[in-house]
Amino acid sequence: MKPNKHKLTHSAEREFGGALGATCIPVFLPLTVLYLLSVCRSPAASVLQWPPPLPPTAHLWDPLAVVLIVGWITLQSFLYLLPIGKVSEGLVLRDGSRLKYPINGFHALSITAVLLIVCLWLGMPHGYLFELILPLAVCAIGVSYLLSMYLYIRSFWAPQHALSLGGNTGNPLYDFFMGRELNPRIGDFDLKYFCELRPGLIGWVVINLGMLMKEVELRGSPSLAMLLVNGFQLLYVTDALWNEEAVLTTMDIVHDGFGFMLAFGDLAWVPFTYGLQAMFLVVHPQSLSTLGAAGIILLNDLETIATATGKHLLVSGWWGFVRHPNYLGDLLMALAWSLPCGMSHILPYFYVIYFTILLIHREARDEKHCRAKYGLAWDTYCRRVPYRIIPYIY
Ligand SMILES: NC(=O)C1=CN([C@@H]2O[C@H](COP(=O)(O)OP(=O)(O)OC[C@H]3O[C@@H](n4cnc5c(N)ncnc54)[C@H](OP(=O)(O)O)[C@@H]3O)[C@@H](O)[C@H]2O)C=CC1
Ligand SMILES: CC(C)=CCC[C@@H](C)[C@H]1CC=C2C3=C(CC[C@@]21C)[C@@]1(C)CC[C@H](O)C(C)(C)[C@@H]1CC3
Repeated sequence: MKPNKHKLTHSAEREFGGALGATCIPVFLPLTVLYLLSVCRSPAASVLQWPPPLPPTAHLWDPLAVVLIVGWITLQSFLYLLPIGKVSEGLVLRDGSRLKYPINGFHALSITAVLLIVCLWLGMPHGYLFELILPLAVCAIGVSYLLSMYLYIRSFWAPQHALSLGGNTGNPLYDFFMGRELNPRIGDFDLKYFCELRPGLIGWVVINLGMLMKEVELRGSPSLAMLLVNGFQLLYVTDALWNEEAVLTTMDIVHDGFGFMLAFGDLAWVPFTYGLQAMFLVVHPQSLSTLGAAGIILLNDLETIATATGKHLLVSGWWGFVRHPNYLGDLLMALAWSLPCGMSHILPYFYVIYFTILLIHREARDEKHCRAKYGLAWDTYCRRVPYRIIPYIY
């Protein structure tokens, strides 16, 4: 078959700062992950300290990390392929077909939990993940680079209707970053769907548990703050996997190609930055009053809303309040995950700050899609519901 060279994206439609952004982000973000992990483990834990607490290169590499990362992805791939759970269809594609997806992420999480309990019972030193965190992150970053290169190369043999509309400009760096192919598959194995919810998201809570075990090693029992952070984030991941089908309608699956942005985001960014709070607590224990804990639990328990995918725009209820009430709920939860770490450092608030930026940017991208899709109806909706995420503010 002849390799495709289609350009489907107009240069004016480039996102993430265009070619310059797509060149800088793959260098800058992996370094940010390593920097944040190093700062988090340093006694001062200050993002502004100078000189920054950079680890010696010997601390960045450990062959055990390679074994663990490869073993982890292999285990999750095997669980993905298990013929359990239902099979659902995605949205209709440009060629009129619909892909089938296994809905067994919650099973994968449950089986992983059982395996972990058995390993802990056999005496596995799970707290060692704390020592191994930098080599693990380096290895995950390496895997995301290799995967993105494979995805970019193989996309040239994909039929035109299988290419994403946003990642085909003809500029190799931009297309590598955004992803050329929409739903790359090896047989029935959907690489993007697998990466979106399995190795990174489940990996995140397994790392969190490692931090809890490290705290037990150091102080004899887990602190209330550590239990809250672990509990909240486990709840979030469990909810994502329980409602796995909902991911089939998100812009990541429907619009975005599979390139460096999602491969790195899923495999390295999520597991190694979303759980910074637990890592912070290992080195910087916080005492939390029962009253404080109760307040934080209330904040985390605010009702959240499932994805809206109806053909009619909702103008009442939560969607009549602001245009993205689910973003607002997610942001309030993110705040609740950081509050157990106290107010003395900004680092545990990294996730809330990053997530606010991500959601403001995501809202703008979604707005563009909706305006193009719904036209005048969308303008009417925007007039009826003027605030995007935070009532009376934004
Ligand atoms: N933790 C993390 O890192 C991340 C978490 N998230 C979370 O994922 C969740 C899903 O996010 P996302 O996919 O961006 O957004 P939504 O689930 O809100 O989906 C947006 C889509 O909903 C539809 N829609 C929008 N407004 C209306 C309306 N008034 N009535 C009916 N349908 C409407 C449109 O789809 P259509 O064209 O089908 O009508 C729109 O494209 C959110 O809770 C978000 O916070 C997201 C990114 C990262
Ligand atoms: C910094 C960088 C390169 C960003 C890439 C962004 C990704 C980290 C995020 C894009 C969309 C995501 C979603 C989730 C995790 C983060 C990424 C991959 C998500 C799986 C989290 C759990 C939610 O319940 C969700 C399933 C709705 C969500 C989907 C989008």
